[in-house]
Amino acid sequence: MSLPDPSFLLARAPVVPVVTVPSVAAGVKLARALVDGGLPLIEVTLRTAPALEAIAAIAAEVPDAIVGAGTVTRPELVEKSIAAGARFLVSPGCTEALLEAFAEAPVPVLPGCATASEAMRLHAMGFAVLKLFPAESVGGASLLKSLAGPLPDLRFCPTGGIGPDNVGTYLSLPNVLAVGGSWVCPNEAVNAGDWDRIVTLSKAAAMLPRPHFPG
Ligand SMILES: O=C(O)C(=O)C[C@H](O)[C@H](O)COP(=O)(O)O
Repeated sequence: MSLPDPSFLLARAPVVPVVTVPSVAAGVKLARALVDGGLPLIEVTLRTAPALEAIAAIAAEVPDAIVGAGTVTRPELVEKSIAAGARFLVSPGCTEALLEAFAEAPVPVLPGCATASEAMRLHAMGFAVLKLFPAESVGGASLLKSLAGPLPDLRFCPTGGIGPDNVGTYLSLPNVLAVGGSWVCPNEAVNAGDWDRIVTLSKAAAMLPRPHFPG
């Protein structure tokens, strides 16, 4: 049986904002700003206490958002995230137990990898769209170019160290569907409630071209 395909989700926007929510209320306002700016996919990292509740609130109150869970590092978080309303799951890396849970998940998953071996193993399990993390630290666009030859069927959502200065290079690569990043929702803007700034940053990100995007 094939696994749910994340490509359809990633088709919706070139950038997946990686957000860390200080509160449920801020998470909802942040989601509204990102959607208003044209970025409907939102990865809420499970790094803060209100994250799961924020996912539920965004799912209920921001109908145009497609909210997912990030920092899914343990198998029990798969079920909890989906129960909260997450429509996709993202991990920075993988363990055996996490992969077993991902393989059963009814929503698209972007499992994290950092090397050719990890990518090959994930592909053998049926995952064809992977998060490359931490993208800039493990070789960035140069690594992705090198992987395209021997691993032509894999597609990536690189994340980690991507910002306005290098995002264009990533999005120009044929094996990159979209990128993840926190630069569109800086902590200082979230903490200051500067939603206008987040709308502005999102608009710029939403307009980035993806020259090789399929269809
Ligand atoms: O929390 C996770 O699951 C992660 O994998 C980490 C995030 O993807 C990065 O923190 C985003 O990277 P920056 O855009 O450089 O801030």
